Amino acid sequence: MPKLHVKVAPGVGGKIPSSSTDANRGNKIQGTGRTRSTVNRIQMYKTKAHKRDRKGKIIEGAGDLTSRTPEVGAGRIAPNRRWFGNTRVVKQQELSEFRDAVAKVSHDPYSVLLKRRKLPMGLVAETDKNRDGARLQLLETETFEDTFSKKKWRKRPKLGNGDLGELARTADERGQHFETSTADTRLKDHVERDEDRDRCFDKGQSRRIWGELHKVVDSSDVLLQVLDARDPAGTRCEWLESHLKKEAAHKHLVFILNKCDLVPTWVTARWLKVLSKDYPTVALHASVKNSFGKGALITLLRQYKRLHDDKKSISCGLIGYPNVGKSSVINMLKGEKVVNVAPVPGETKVWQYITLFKNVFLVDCPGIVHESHSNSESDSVLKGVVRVESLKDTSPVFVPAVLKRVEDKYITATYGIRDWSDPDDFLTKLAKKTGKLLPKGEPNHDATARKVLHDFIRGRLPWFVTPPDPRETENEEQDTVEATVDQDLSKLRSSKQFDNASDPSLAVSQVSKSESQQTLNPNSDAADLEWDASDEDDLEEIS
Ligand SMILES: Nc1nc2c(ncn2[C@@H]2O[C@H](COP(=O)(O)OP(=O)(O)OP(=O)(O)O)[C@@H](O)[C@H]2O)c(=O)[nH]1
Repeated sequence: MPKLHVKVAPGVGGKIPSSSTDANRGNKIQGTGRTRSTVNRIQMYKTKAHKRDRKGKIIEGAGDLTSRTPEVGAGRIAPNRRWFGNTRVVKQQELSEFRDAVAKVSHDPYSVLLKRRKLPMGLVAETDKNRDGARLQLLETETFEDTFSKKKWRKRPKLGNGDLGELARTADERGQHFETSTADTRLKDHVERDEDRDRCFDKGQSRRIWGELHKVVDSSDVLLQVLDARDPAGTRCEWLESHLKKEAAHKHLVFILNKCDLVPTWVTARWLKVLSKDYPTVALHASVKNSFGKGALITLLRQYKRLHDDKKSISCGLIGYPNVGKSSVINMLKGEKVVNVAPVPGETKVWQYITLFKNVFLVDCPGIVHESHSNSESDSVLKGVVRVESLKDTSPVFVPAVLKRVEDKYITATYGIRDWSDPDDFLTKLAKKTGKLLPKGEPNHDATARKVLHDFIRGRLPWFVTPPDPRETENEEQDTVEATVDQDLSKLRSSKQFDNASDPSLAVSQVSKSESQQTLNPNSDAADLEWDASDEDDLEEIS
């Protein structure tokens, strides 16, 4: 039988000590993993702060409590992370995996992060702060060893400023930068910059309107940004989107592509594809009697309510450019006229609350235009931001812009005139045809131009901004919907055809479900099933 050689650690009497807290066990014996210094430290913590005799009387230590007893040695208490509340130690790798996972989810418009308060979101947000330069990016510029280990070489923290004078200068510069970037001063600069510009072109930019917008944003859980299907990119407020991402990431943003009855099917379908990459998008024709997309929108709102089950009710704010149809969307959802609608911008003056269901409220907002949009005068008029009646002069720029956007064949189809040489000739011919004449039979160019502008804004003259081709950016398969490129625009105004105008399924994409995530799907049947029984009336109304 082979002899067993046992290597004995230097212990008392040459034996292997049995206790793992015996300092004589030597370094890292037989898988215990405790070094001599660790064992010594643990035993140090065992030293009690004070000793008591059999009767419980303190006889050693705690000199402050019993001044008559001698102070012998100081007791130590082992540190415990439970002192700091509900904490957990995570490794660097775990943290970066968590950051990546949460960043991925929070950038996906179809995933909703629930129970944010239970997740250490600060750890994710920290990276963004770093990016802004608000914090020093220590670990991005130096290695962990150089920064924190025992071998760290840097003795003083990097303050970014050498002396007090430099600090004061930096603070001054930052203060000036802040002032110039606030909305009020931007508006002031804007007016000062362009004093000749008529004030009517600054509609939707006043402090009062922006105050109303912030009230709506603050009080809403879901924000419905209404876009005009004829020019979605031109009526989109990107500033507000980035503001929401930064300041209120927990609020949900949804695009509503309204007035899709005024554009061909393929245009709606393409815009849906383009916009739904950024946010859930629903195509809509906001009309009380003859609507399109109402069911999809209501289902989506229900899903948001389900996500916020902890709340009694949710509020959905309607925001967007003036005259895009925010109030019309509310009337459509309610199925009756509850708020004023007008074919002129600025009809909604203040925010207003409307009850959609007992636990879903709608908030109407006046139309807003962000100063960064830098609309030219003709842009403002053609987007319907400015009331045509308030224009001092109509013909010089606006009518040529209309003639540029609308194809000749549609102008001929609408007005029955053809072969005009220039905008003036066009106005003369139209004035004669419609009987808009001044004394002595002179054609009234001003009145005719106003009529053309009204027709353009209200959708009588068909036009749209061509959407970007999704195939240009990503090699997508041939889309069958696009075979209808040459569809006759005039036919599309009949609502029957527009029942197929857009495929609401384009407005969603599937994502995997997990504990803290849920999928949004406007067409989800499950959402209907889980809806309150008390809402059955609404269901009937939708069907
Ligand atoms: N063809 C068509 N017209 C629409 C649609 N939705 C709204 N409109 C018209 O657009 C005009 C403006 O609608 P409003 O609902 O008052 O627009 P708003 O965004 O509330 O306007 P502000 O009060 O300026 O903010 C009205 O004449 C509506 O009839 C739509 O889906 N199709």
